[in-house]
Order: sequence, then structure tokens, then C-alpha cells
Amino acid sequence: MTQDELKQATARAAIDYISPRLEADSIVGVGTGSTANFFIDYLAEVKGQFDGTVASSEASAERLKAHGIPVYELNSVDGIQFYVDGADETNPALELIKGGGAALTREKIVAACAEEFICIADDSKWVDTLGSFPLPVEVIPMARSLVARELVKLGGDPVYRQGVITDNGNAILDVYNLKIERPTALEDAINNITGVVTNGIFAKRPADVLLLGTSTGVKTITA
Ligand SMILES: O=C[C@H](O)[C@H](O)[C@H](O)COP(=O)(O)O
Repeated sequence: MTQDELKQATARAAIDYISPRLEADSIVGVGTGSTANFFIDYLAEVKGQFDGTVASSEASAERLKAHGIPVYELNSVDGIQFYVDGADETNPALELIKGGGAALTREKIVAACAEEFICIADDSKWVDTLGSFPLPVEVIPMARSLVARELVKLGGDPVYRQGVITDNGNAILDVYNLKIERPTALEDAINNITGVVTNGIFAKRPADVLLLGTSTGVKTITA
């Protein structure tokens, strides 16, 4: 199977996972990226079964609206039943690296509001130890050099993601060569650097369920 076919299979599995539990007033949080895009396309097939969505990026909001799926502001909903999103890496504890598409901050906010966070990923994302994928860090633009120097002190090699401005108007540093043995501690340490908005380690709020697309089928994994 191709990587896209694995992504489609895991996105389809997410629909199968959530649809029996959707109610007329359910709000679904929707992530960002190529795997989440497949999920959005399949979500359109069940759009009569729930109230609407909250999107983690402008791009996902546009795709949802193009399917006629209602998109609400996070501040106008009472809660989010499910949050479905992809990842750049996941470890067996379902701690993640996210932000390859620069949507990490809004993703982390929507995940924090969700009763259940369902991660959808093909098995190329499965790792024992996080950090092979360069860690995205969203920074206030004027603090970019300051934050980069602090990231070097933490053992990483930050690289400015040229030409990318997040939906929040900020910059992204991708941090190479981090071996993330203690994800929660590093998530906190990076977020404590002045000028950092957030970083792409999702350890304080890991996924609850991972639907992992493999060549032998989609595996349902809980931490
Ligand atoms: O900022 C983007 C997100 O964190 C994505 O969920 C992540 O990069 C995975 O994207 P994809 O499904 O395209 O591999």
C-alpha cells in the first residue's frame, strides 16, 4: 500500500470510530495536514449526524466549509467531543511531535479542549523515541534569534522555516538533533523560553487513541 492509502485507511477508521457515538449536538475538533484532509473528506459523508466542527487551521476550516460542514469558533462552543488529527511522530505512550504543517499551536489548544484525542497516522510515524523529526517551535517573530540561542543550549540545532508565517502571524523554528528521552520535561522547558508560543511536543496532552495505518490493517492503540 502507498503512504496515501495508509493515510486514507486510518482516516476512514476514525470515521468508523467516532460515528456510532456522534450526537446531534456533538462538536468534532478537526486537525491539519494531509491525513486530516482525508478525514475531512470522509467526515462530509456523515455531516448530518453531528452539529459542527472546530478547525485547528484556516486551511482545514476552508476545506470543511467547502464540504458544507459547519465550522465554529472555539470560544463559541461548550466543548469538543472528539479531536481527530495526524502527527509527525508518535511513540508507544502516544506522545507526539506535531507541527510539520505549522499548525501546532491551534492544534494544541483544540486538543486541550477535547474529551478524546484520536490520532490518525500511517506507520512511518511510529518511533520508540521522539526526535528524528525536527521539532517545530512557534515563536514571536522578534524573539527568533533569542529563542534559537536558547534552543542550542538545550542541545538542539534550530533552523528558521523560511517563508512560513503561522495562522497566528508567527515564525517557526525546526529543531534538529534532539533525542527526546523525557518529552514532558522538554515540552515544559521549551515553552518556558521567553518568546516561544508553543512547541510541537504533545506529551502533557498526548493522544488517547492512535489509529495506526499499517500494510496489514489499521491498528487501534491506547497508551
Ligand atoms: O501542523 C501540522 C500538523 O501537526 C500535522 O498533523 C502533521 O504535520 C502531520 O501531517 P500529515 O498528516 O500531512 O503527515
